[in-house]
Amino acid sequence: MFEIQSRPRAGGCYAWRMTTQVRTLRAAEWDGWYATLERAFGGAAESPEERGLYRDLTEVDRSFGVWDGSEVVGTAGAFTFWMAVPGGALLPAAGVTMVSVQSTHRRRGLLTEMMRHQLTDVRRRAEPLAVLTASEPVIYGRFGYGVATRQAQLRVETKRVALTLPDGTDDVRLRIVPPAEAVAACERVYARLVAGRPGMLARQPGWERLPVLDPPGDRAGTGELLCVLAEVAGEVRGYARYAVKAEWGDGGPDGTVQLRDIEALDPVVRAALWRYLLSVDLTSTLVSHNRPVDEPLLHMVSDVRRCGVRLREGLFLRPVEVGAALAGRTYAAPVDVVLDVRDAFCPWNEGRWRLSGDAKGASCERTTDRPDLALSVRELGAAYLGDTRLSALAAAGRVRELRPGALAEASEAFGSDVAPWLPHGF
Ligand SMILES: CC(=O)SCCNC(=O)CCNC(=O)[C@H](O)C(C)(C)COP(=O)(O)OP(=O)(O)OC[C@H]1O[C@@H](n2cnc3c(N)ncnc32)[C@H](O)[C@@H]1OP(=O)(O)O
Repeated sequence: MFEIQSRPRAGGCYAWRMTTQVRTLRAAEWDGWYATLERAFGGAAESPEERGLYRDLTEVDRSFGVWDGSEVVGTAGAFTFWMAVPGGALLPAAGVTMVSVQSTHRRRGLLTEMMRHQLTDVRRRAEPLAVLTASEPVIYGRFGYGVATRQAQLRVETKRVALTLPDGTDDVRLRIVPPAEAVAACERVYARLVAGRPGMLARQPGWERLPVLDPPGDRAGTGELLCVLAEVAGEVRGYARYAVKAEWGDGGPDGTVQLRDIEALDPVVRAALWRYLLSVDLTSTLVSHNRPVDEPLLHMVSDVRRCGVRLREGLFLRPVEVGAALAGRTYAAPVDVVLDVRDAFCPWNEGRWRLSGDAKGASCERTTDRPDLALSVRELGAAYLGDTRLSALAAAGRVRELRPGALAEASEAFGSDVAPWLPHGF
């Protein structure tokens, strides 16, 4: 527990001095604490089902708040995750979440204090990474978070694309099953995919409820969630979960398939699922808010312009312990560079690190050798999973090459053949 004495900085709206206290949440305080969070997001109460899920998933000992007297005016928490990194290892990662500051207390430094408190705790827990998805991208760069994954949003005009299908697509059997009954089968497929895609999270107990959450009050005119299982020789090898919004235009049926998720263990199963989703009767559009940027569908369609692809940032990542984070992944090409890292917010990371590694493993140790590249921890976070290239950051002036050749070497080594991706929010 600690106290913050604060008054508004230039441009602040409120004149009083305040003494606030940051401390760990007590389980009995959850309702009031969560209501503060909901208010900061506009006050629309979540459905009882969603609220109940997040109540169950809250790790109380990792959740904390800022109290001004008896009033909660700030919230933040973290989930204990294991995240796939390049090479297939799963590293401990703090999933930062539920961040808010009440509007009466905004822009007085409370978020900054909560972030400091949290990153100190993450370090104490020996988690090398902190990750989050942001309500606004502008918030977290100052705390050392970089954009580590992107996600593709699709709006496919399903009547205007044809698919090229691999041999064997017709051998896949599709079955519609109530989503709740199919959870175990879907989770077995999901678990087999995690290590192969950086950014995916090994499912922790309780999180399997999230992809099948379907509160009737949140459907907004859409039908119930459906699950289609894809089987080959009796084995479930893929699935898709979606709902249909039936709509009628002047020209007839004009419904939309709202895709929640699709996962497959091989191309044939994937093709069968996509063919199914793109040909649901009485629909002409398929919408997905979150697909990887290397989504195979984009290589199966006859006309990619009809897929309405838009990109946005996905996961933000911050190396909390630079040495452990960089040593915890493998590298696409041999690399031996000295990184001069700036990290004003977590000064224990500041300084020079020698990173040596290849596709088999890596080490990252303190050094006094001459630096080859200079960058801040935010750029390291952006490049860490292999999506953002160090060379692109250098072109933007955010990475400086101090030894000729070091940038190309490190940029190639940090890359990932599979696009890093976070399939769901948290
Ligand atoms: C992982 C998640 O949970 S994401 C969810 C984040 N929460 C929300 O979006 C809910 C609505 N917003 C809020 O609750 C608050 O505005 C917060 C949490 C975003 C910011 O809290 P504050 O206590 O006002 O932030 P704080 O005073 O510490 O600001 C630190 C710096 O960040 C800047 N900043 C903070 N939020 C924003 C923002 N939304 N846009 C632009 N700049 C911002 C401040 O101006 C300040 O800059 P300075 O150091 O140059 O003066």
